[in-house]
Amino acid sequence: MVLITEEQVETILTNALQQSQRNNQLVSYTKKIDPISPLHFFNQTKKLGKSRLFWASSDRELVLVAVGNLVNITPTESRFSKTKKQWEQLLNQFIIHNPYSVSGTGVVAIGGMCFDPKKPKTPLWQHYNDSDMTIPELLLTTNSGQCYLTVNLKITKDTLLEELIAQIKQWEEMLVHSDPEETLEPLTIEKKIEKEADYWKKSVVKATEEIRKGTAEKIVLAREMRLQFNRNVAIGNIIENLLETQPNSYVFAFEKGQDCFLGATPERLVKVEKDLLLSTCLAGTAPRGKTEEEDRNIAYHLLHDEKNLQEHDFVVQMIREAISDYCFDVDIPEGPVIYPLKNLQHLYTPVTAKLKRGYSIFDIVRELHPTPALGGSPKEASMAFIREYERMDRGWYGAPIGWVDSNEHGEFAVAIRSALVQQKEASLFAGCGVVEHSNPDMEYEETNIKFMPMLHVFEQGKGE
Ligand SMILES: C=C(O[C@H]1C=CC=C(C(=O)O)[C@@H]1O)C(=O)O
Repeated sequence: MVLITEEQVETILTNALQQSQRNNQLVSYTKKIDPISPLHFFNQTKKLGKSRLFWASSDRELVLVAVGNLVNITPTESRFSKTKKQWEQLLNQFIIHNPYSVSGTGVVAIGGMCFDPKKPKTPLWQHYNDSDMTIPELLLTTNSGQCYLTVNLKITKDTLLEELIAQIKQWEEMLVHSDPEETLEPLTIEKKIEKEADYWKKSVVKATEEIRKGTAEKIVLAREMRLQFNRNVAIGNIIENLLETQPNSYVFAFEKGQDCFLGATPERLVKVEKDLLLSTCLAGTAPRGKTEEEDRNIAYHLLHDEKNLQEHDFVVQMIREAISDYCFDVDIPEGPVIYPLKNLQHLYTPVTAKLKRGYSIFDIVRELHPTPALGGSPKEASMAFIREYERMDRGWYGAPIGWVDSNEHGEFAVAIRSALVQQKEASLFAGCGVVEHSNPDMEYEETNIKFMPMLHVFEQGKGE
């Protein structure tokens, strides 16, 4: 099922070549293709040797696989406003042939940013920019069971049309063609290193003291666990495991060279479809029960637990205030409900609103990040505490990750329940909200539960 013929592609490219005589020309075309598995596409494109990015929405209706970097938007300061501006400028430079008004098709920028650009970067995250949205060379979009392939190209006056067409043909053939499956071997975790666990507990105590003094009301503290494996992690296999084991979560994987930041986060930051805006308050955590009855009891206690309700309420109040200048018809239910995940359950309050004209998803991301689910309350005081006392480089953990398209659709999630894979090693990250009456041992246990989804997929995982 291809609604754009080879002749049409040739015409599009010929026109772009004419345009490129004065300036380099960006061109994008999208065609509908017979359904193909996004994971198959991800695995097949490995041999191109280009960075790959994977994104699946929490309901799995939308899956994006982006390959290669045509353009990267990487501002180093005022990253939200500059990304918005550069994205709009780039869209104006594209000749776009996309007959579908389907979310996530056509020219799409996908990527993320670091949690706190003011905190010095360590070698751990050296391959990840403070902010990096990629417009890929190839994009596979699966939306509501339909598949679309977008090809993005930069054409210069020296581009040879025949060569370009031959290369596109080669790509397409390679993608539908199935290579024999690579044989993968079981992955074994050889070493688990909990980084500075005692110090972390002390920092929780310090945070509660500061909260009692009135410096802040809530501070989210995170910690890192380093894993060593017997072989290189097979990224496609870990994505597959995440898709299978983590329903209700966004599954993502962002490669940079040999590194890959991946995970399964339940936390939506913001979704925009034209003027409809959705956000999520997610904070307050308990484990799942072993039986249905135990599970219901735990959920009941979570819904009535003052400490967790307080942690949650900081997020609700902040999001309400942060979007108020940019939105109207804001609707936030009175109290939270339970958001069940495989290993734990959260307090959850959905937010819906209408985005005022002239504002984009980047304006909302700028206002929301970090919510008190990842930073604390108030924002500046909690961030100052984290900068001073947290002994780890969060990198992209806890930060906005997502995509935007040229139809003013887009979605960003908060990159929690995640790991930075570096071939035979990985760093896992988990944090929790500290409030006045937090107990360091209990908070430590909570972070242990939050490591579980990632630990589990590595334990069941395969290596190369
Ligand atoms: C900071 C994390 O979770 C946040 C999101 C949901 C619930 C949270 C909590 O109950 O503390 C955290 O705010 C993490 O998973 O690393």
